[in-house]
Amino acid sequence: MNKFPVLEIFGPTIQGEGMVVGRKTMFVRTAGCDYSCSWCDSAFTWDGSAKEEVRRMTAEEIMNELREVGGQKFDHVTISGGNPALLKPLHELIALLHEQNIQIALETQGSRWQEWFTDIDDLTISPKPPSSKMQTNWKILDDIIIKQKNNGRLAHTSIKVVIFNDEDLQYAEYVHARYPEVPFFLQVGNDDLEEVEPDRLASDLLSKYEWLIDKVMESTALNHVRVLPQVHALLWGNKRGV
Ligand SMILES: C[S@@+](CC[C@H](N)C(=O)[O-])C[C@H]1O[C@@H](n2cnc3c(N)ncnc32)[C@H](O)[C@@H]1O
Ligand SMILES: Nc1nc2[nH]cc(C(=O)O)c2c(=O)[nH]1
Ligand code: SF4
Ligand SMILES: [Mg+2]
Repeated sequence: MNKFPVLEIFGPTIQGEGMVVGRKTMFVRTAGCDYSCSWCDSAFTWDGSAKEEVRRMTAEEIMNELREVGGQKFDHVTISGGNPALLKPLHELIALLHEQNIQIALETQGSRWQEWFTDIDDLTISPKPPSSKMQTNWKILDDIIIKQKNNGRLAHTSIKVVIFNDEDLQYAEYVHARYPEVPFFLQVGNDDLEEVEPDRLASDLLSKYEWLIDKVMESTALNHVRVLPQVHALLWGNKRGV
């Protein structure tokens, strides 16, 4: 059995972002990322600060812990990271979850393809805008979108771009124009990752949400889109495991 590097298993909670926002779900957060976004809100998955907490677990061990933590109070699991798309044998976990009639969401940045992408019920691809300081590999992203489309999976796929500034918005317009058939989400960027007071963060993030809404309403290139905050950040701030 393959082992996966796991940092967090928590829930049930609500999916705070994107295509299934509000959905009751458990979370499995894997360690390791091929990016290092300047504003990553989960940098502990790759910057070494939580390396003592990483556990190497088989799919069966992950499933058992999901049941220990969530009991029968869930039918949906979100796999995030880090970049879970680095894990080639993740189909083992996907198969176990589906056997138990559990739906699966997965969050990734679109830097790697895996065959098991077509088995994910809610696949969110989040290419990174200029403010992240990362470079998009368009060839790989094109390939992922084409494969999802050719396998009839576009209804199970979305693109979500996090926005911090006007340059990021231009990037989002470009991405949406390049993949017009893919459900498209714009998400408020949280640049206050040190704030420990949820109320202060919430008021700041709501101002940013209003700014983003105003910008998108003015854009002629962003019509068939959805604009969302990170609901979990509004409610619980920068806390881990929620
Ligand atoms: C931590 S990432 C893990 C999955 C994958 N590495 C990715 O980036 O898509 C989960 C989601 O959080 C978003 N995210 C990360 N840092 C953020 C921030 N400071 N503000 C808003 N969204 C953020 C990412 O864009 C991604 O959609
Ligand atoms: N509630 C909640 N919703 C989320 N949506 C995406 C998350 C992530 O970190 O990938 C996340 C998270 O960490 N918590
Ligand atoms: S790709 Fe995702 S996990 Fe990796 S650094 Fe960027 S936001 Fe963080
Ligand atoms: Mg998060």
